[in-house]
Amino acid sequence: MGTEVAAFRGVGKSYGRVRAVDGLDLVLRPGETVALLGPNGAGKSTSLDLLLGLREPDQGSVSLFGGSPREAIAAGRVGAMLQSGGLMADVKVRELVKLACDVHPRGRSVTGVLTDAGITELADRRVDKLSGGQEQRVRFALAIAGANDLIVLDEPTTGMDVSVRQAFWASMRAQADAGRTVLFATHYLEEADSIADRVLVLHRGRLIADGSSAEIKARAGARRVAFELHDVDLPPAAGPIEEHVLRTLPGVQSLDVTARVPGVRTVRIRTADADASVAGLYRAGLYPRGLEVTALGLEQAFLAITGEQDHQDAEHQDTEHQDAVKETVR
Ligand SMILES: Nc1ncnc2c1ncn2[C@@H]1O[C@H](COP(=O)(O)OP(=O)(O)OP(=O)(O)O)[C@@H](O)[C@H]1O
Repeated sequence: MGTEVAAFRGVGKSYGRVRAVDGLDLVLRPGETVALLGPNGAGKSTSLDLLLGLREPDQGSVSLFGGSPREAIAAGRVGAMLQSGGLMADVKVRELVKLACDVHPRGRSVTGVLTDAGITELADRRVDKLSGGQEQRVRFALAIAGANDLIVLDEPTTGMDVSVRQAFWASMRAQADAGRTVLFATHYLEEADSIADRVLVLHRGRLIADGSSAEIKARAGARRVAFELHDVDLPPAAGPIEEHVLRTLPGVQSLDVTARVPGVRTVRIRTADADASVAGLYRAGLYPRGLEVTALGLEQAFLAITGEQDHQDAEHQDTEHQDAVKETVR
C-alpha cells in the first residue's frame, strides 16, 4: 500500500434518495496531477468530501496514505481548497497565511507560501476587501501552507480571470513538480487537458472514464470530418438521397449539414472510423472539397462519453420498465 496516496474501494454515498457516489473504485498514486470532471451533480464535491473525511461513506472505504483521512489530515499530509466556507474577515492576508502555517503540523515559511501562491503583493490587504479571484488565490495559499503530500482543489479557478488563472496554474504546477499529488475538480475542460496527466470522468456518481487526456479522447473514438459539397460537382439526382448517403457512411455517429452560400453545403460528420467514412464518400461518387479530419477535443470527447452513458442508462431503464410491465402482466 506504500505507493497509494488515496484509495476508494467500493464507495457509495447517498443523500436520502439521491445516490451521489455509486460504487467508486479508484487509486491515486504519488506525483500524479489528476483532474476530476463530470456534469453538475455528478458527485465530484461529494467524492472530495469523502476523501477528506468530511463525510463518511455508506458503503466501502476511503483511505489516505494507507490510513484514515482524519489521520492523514492530522499528520499534515493533505491540503485542501474547497468551494464552501468563508475566509476569516478582520485580518490581513499575511496574518491569515501565518496562522495557517503556524497551525499546520508541517508548516512552511509565510514568505515562501505567499510567493508560491503569487500573492506577495496582496499580503497587506484585508481579506474581506479582496476580489473573488484574489480570494481564490488566498484559499490556494492556505492549501499549500504546509508541506502537504496531497493537494485537493474543488473548482479552484472559479471567479478567476484568464491571466490570474494562468498564473494560478503555474503555481499549482510548481507544487506538482515538487512531487506533490494534486487532485482537482473542474468544469474547465481545457484546464484538465493541459494540466492533468490523468483525467477521471464521473457521471451520476460512477467513474465512467479514467486515463490520460489523449486516452479519453481516443476512448471517445470519434473524429470530426468536415468538407464542402458544391452542387456543381454533384450528379443531378443528388439531394435528400445524398443526405441519406452521408448518414449511412461507415462509422458515422452524427451529421450536420449547413447551406450558408447558395450551391455550397458545409458538412460536418462525427465518425468512429474517419478512414472508412472518407473512403465511403468517394465510393458514393461524392466530391468533398476542403476535406479536414481532426481529433475531437477533450470537451467533445467528454460530451460524447457522458452522452453515450446517458443513452445506455436510458436504455437500461427502458428494459427495466418493460421487465416490470411483463412481471405485472404475468
Ligand atoms: N448536502 C446535500 N444534501 C442533499 N443532496 C446533496 C447534498 N450535497 C450534494 N447533494 C446531491 O448529490 C449529488 C452530487 O452532488 P455533488 O455536489 O457531489 O456533485 P458535483 O459533481 O460536485 O456537482 P457540481 O459540478 O454542480 O458542483 C447531486 O444530485 C446533489 O444535488
